[in-house]
Amino acid sequence: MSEPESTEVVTWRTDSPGVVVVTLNRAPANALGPPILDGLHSAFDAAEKAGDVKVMIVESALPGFFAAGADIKHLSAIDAGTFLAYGNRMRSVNDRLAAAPWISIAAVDGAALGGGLELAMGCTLRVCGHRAKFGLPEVKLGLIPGAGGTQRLPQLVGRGRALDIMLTARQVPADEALAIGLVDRRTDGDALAAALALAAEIVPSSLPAQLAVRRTVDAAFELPLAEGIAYEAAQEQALFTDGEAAEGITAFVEKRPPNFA
Ligand SMILES: CCCCCCCCCCCCC[C@H](O)CC(=O)SCCNC(=O)CCNC(=O)[C@H](O)C(C)(C)COP(=O)(O)OP(=O)(O)OC[C@H]1O[C@@H](n2cnc3c(N)ncnc32)[C@H](O)[C@@H]1OP(=O)(O)O
Repeated sequence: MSEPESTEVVTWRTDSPGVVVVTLNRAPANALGPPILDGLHSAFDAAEKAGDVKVMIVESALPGFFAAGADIKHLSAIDAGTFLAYGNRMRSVNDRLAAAPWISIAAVDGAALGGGLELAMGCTLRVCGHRAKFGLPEVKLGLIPGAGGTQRLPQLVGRGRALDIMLTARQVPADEALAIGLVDRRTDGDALAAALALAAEIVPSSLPAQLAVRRTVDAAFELPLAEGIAYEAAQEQALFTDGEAAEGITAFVEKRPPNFA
């Protein structure tokens, strides 16, 4: 992914070896209609084709907005079949991010509401600036967070806080988002810069091992404890026999940085 590439409202570029920045730019609020959904899938296709992406950062070019959710203006003009089709498209974006063969970071400097927060929660990690605000206000529209929000928010902040946020449709400011675990890093500066700094902490380690960590953490929410520990053990064994552990262990003994793929 060396040269900047783009669709109508989503661009992507390689910032540094292994680090890709995907930028949303659909005025006025990055409403998640078909142009952005299709653009995100195109960016994922390009990253998979490149085969060298270790961290993908998703950010916004629009001041004050990360993404304001599904395109409400379109919602009033579509039938149930179209609603389902585009809901599936939105869910597929978040599910693809959550299982992608790279670590993803949402860099949020503005409003991440509804589907916008669901997009950020599809990412592995979240970084925000002090102006960021988060929420799942769908009940104000007579809807529910339908792109993974009711499933992923409780995993991040717990059942009670998730219900508080969704039932009140309130906005969560940056400081509270950090305090409750909705975001992983908060900065007084630029969210993208903070996300790039986090990416620089991630890139030197083994991506296969990091993806295995993400899989086993996700399994902890799906499996009984004993089965989860067995799954973790199987992941560990596979990394030891077929992964990059030999290089990591040898590098430590030889007192040099590991040279992972
Ligand atoms: C065929 C196409 C189909 C596309 C639809 C697909 C539907 C699939 C649904 C199934 C899956 C569900 C997924 C998800 O859970 C559902 C949702 O996300 S519902 C939406 C939730 N989001 C919101 O409710 C936020 C709405 N926005 C706001 O509350 C405010 O705009 C704000 C973000 C708090 C900012 O407020 P202000 O600073 O005052 O700015 P404005 O309100 O004036 O907004 C500026 C400008 O942007 C437009 N805009 C804002 N949000 C949206 C939006 N979500 N969709 C469309 N347009 C939006 C706003 O209208 C203003 O535009 P202008 O009037 O200036 O033209």
